[in-house]
Amino acid sequence: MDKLLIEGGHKLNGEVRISGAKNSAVALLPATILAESEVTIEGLPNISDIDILKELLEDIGGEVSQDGEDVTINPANMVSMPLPNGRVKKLRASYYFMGAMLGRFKKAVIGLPGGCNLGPRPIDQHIKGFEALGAKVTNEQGAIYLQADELVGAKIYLDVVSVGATINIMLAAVKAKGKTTIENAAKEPEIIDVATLLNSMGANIKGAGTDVIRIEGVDELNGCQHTIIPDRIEAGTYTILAASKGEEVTIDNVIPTHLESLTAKLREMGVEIEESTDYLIVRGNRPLSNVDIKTLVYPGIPTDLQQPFTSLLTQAEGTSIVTDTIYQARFKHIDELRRMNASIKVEGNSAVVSGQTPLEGAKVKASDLRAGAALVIAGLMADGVTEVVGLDHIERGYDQITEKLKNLGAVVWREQMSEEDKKLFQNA
Ligand SMILES: CC(=O)N[C@H]1[C@@H](OP(=O)(O)OP(=O)(O)OC[C@H]2O[C@@H](n3ccc(=O)[nH]c3=O)[C@H](O)[C@@H]2O)O[C@H](CO)[C@@H](O)[C@@H]1O
Ligand SMILES: C=C(OP(=O)(O)O)C(=O)O
Repeated sequence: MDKLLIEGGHKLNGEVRISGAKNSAVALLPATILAESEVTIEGLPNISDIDILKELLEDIGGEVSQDGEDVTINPANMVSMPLPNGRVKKLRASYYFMGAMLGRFKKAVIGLPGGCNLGPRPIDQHIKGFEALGAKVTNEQGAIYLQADELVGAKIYLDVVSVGATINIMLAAVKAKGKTTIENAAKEPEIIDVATLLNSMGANIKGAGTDVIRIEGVDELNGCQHTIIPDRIEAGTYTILAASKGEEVTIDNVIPTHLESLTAKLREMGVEIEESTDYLIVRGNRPLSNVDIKTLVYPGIPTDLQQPFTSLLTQAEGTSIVTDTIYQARFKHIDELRRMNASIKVEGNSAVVSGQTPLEGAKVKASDLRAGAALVIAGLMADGVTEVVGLDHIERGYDQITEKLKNLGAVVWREQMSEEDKKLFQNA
């Protein structure tokens, strides 16, 4: 297993190309289960979550072929194979096999999902939706058993605005009999992307991207070609990174409106950002004012950018307060930032960040994907060398991060973990 080493203090310049969106990709791949013939998805990111999902599709009989960033799935011979353990535990999005397999086969057995440990991550709203459509759902020894004689459209009000539940219910409902309405639906761009793929396959979904989604069930879905949207969280991470050490960094292949909550906050801090149709130019590396941020459902500041943003705030003037309203305990990066000399106090679901604290290189652990991104940003701003272990978390969601950083002028490299590193990794 490798660790990532970062020599801090170097200015960043140049261009970084953003990959396809992880949180779309991880739903688009399971969605192909619902088609009768080949689906090609163009522009997939090269990340470990995608590798695992391709293997899961093969486990149930799918034929998967790859040509660079494009993946073609032939779902014709898929069967409803139980997936109680193993790979499904390695990522969050394996829960989409529940909706997609229920939609196609009317039955599924799927282990409870893994993914980043951000505190409790229940799936009660997914189950509420499946049950409303007529499925019987039981939890037996950590696996969810779903079974329906037939799926019939229903009106489903989500008690919590959930990305996963919204997409999962769409997947289960597209072939159900009659009309389904999802009220209080999540509005994230990834939901529109999944609805676009399903509609290209022949589904009838209206309202994706608003809080009421209407689905008219169809009998059959067919193959198609679909190009994925760019990853707004990867783009946001590089935008924050450019704000910290970038003289002039172009973030290419973005949809600027997807990043508005972030760019508005960065401008408030004094970062210069120029926007075009599909790229941003960020001029950072200058005095930053303190700001308070609060994560919210889309179009608010995404929780997935809270951790990277916190690193940046250690260098702003004065004190900033970061509140996470989505995952109230998403603060595992804070102890690691403290090892690097940051001064941050956690109070309930807020972190109080003291600014202008010089960071020092240290050996730190990425406990989850975005904690990893936060530590990389801190490492770029720190004096000396920072060693980040737990690279496997980072590789769940950042395509070729070492190469992309090097292209911007960062001094980063990978080394094999020593026995001491492995102990730190296990004990932390
Ligand atoms: C693979 C994927 O797309 N992951 C994203 C997705 O995760 P995920 O889909 O798991 O997150 P949700 O939008 O479902 O969760 C939002 C909130 O609702 C709660 N909740 C959710 C479902 C449920 O049945 N019951 C319930 O109480 C969660 O605990 C959380 O507090 O959206 C999160 C919020 O934008 C992001 O951080 C993740 O990167
Ligand atoms: C929390 C995240 O991912 P997942 O839901 O896949 O664990 C994330 O992408 O920040």
